[in-house]
Amino acid sequence: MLKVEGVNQYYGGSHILRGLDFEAKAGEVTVVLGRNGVGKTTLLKSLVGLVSIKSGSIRLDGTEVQRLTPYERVRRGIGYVPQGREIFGRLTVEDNLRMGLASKPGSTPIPAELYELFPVLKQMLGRRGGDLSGGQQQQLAIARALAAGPKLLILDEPTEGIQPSVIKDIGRVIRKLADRGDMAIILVEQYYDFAAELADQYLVMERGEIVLRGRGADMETDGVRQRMSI
Ligand SMILES: Nc1ncnc2c1ncn2[C@@H]1O[C@H](COP(=O)(O)OP(=O)(O)OP(=O)(O)O)[C@@H](O)[C@H]1O
Repeated sequence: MLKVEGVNQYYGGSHILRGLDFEAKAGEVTVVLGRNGVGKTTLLKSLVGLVSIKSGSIRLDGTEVQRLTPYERVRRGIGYVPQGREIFGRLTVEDNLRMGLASKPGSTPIPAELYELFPVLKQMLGRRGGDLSGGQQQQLAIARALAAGPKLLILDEPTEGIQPSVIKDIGRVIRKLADRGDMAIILVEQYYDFAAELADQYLVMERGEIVLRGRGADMETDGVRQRMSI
């Protein structure tokens, strides 16, 4: 599904991403872990096209996308849930969901499946995004990213500032989407237990490099928890 090879990225003279290589497969959750400032968000922004990379390739189903605009990448099947959610506070829930359809023809309806995944949104269609709780906004941000039917879903710290019951709901949705088998999911997460429960594959980053990787089931024995707590 997604293949990243030799990716280097700079902010000015600072070398942030250093030769990253990994694959994210359909039907799997790939969890990216690492402390603050190691480059996790920069990696996700590079995949989406919000920052440009200096070298390397990003392939989606075999096609290079690293030179495409974010809009083009969304059209080719990348869905992005940014850190901090970035929902439109003055727009209604329904209009926020419609924004997720911006890459589709004008008459494309909001998929009913989104309300099955997040029933709370159906009750709140007419509310303004800014009036929702943090957890509801996070669910809205995920639903908005799903509206266009992505084959790669990218989530940046979806549990940040969210209450435990909603974290559980979000975890269930992520698992369900992965288990359908046609979508690859990349999840950046600082909350170890949430990450470990969902990970099929994990990558640990330090200073812009992947320093440890493996199967999700091996995270504990590989010592990932200790590495994150130091
Ligand atoms: N727009 C920018 N311009 C210059 N430097 C930046 C910019 N954005 C991030 N950085 C720097 O790049 C490095 C990686 O930041 P990034 O946000 O990708 O880390 P992160 O692992 O996602 O951290 P966090 O968990 O805090 O979001 C940090 O040193 C950060 O200060």
